[in-house]
Amino acid sequence: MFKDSFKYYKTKASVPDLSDVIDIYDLNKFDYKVQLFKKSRNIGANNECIGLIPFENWEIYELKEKPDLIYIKTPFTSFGQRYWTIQCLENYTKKPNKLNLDPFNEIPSNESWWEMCQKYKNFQLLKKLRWATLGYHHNWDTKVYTEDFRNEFPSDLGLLSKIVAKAIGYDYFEPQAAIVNFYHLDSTLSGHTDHSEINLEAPLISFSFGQSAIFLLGGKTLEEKPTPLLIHSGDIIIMTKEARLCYHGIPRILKTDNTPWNTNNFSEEKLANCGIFSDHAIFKSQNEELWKPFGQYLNNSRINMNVRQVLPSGQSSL
Ligand SMILES: O=C(O)CCC(=O)C(=O)O
Ligand SMILES: [Fe+2]
Repeated sequence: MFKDSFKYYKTKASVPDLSDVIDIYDLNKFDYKVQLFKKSRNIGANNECIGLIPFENWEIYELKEKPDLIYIKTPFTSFGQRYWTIQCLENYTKKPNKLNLDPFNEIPSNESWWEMCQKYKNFQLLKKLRWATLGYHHNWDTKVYTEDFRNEFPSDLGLLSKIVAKAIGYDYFEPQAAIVNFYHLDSTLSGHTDHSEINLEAPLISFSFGQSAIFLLGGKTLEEKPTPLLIHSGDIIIMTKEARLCYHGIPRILKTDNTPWNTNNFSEEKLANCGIFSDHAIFKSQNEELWKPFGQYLNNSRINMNVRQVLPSGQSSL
């Protein structure tokens, strides 16, 4: 059943009917499937300085059929969307983080992927990047985390993830591994479960920027028919409890006219001196030209960061 749905949305031969795809921006139509998540808590953090709107304005939902899937409707400011996009493209792709490109040896040790793409206008290399791993590296072949491949987890993404976890009741979430996925308009991610983490009670928090995607959430086996959801730029999906071990995948990226990363441009000026923005040249100088290559990337791509706790609470290594 999962594979049939996946194929249906993936096919380019015909335009799939999207009327069953739950769109959180069209709640009137989907209120029979989605309800407010009532257990959220204001944790009183200075959200703006980490790229989030004030907590009072967050809209947090759960699926009626699968209440362990939590959906936060775009809590990011446009500045925030820009910041996390820049981090994913320019910083998280630097060494020592691992990239799918590593075995090709195309990036000299004194350069980074983003620099190479920009300096030499290397669009082939730009399209070739599919993932980067942060913190504990997830070995895709063996599906195990090992202490040998562990980098420091980025402190900004750690803070963001803890704020989100706390807001839905997970006070002790420890971000220890993340996968940053880079999708183009023809990319897909097949159905899978994320079960390599020792700690499967901790939530898996997933942030998306850029083009939209159809996300399929299935059951614990591939026999169950999945629920399709539309994910927009800035949305957060959190897989908790039962949903944490369910099959999911991305059969299709959808081009969108909704570009929230452009809404205010650099009008959120007062933020340029606070928190994560304060020592970032792009925000300091408020130079639209510097943002341009990142915006161009987002126009045809989707970036997804998904953050996991690997270890049992209180344990510091494998
Ligand atoms: O891109 C997404 O939204 C999902 C990514 C995912 O499931 C994964 O990396 O395990
Ligand atoms: Fe996944």
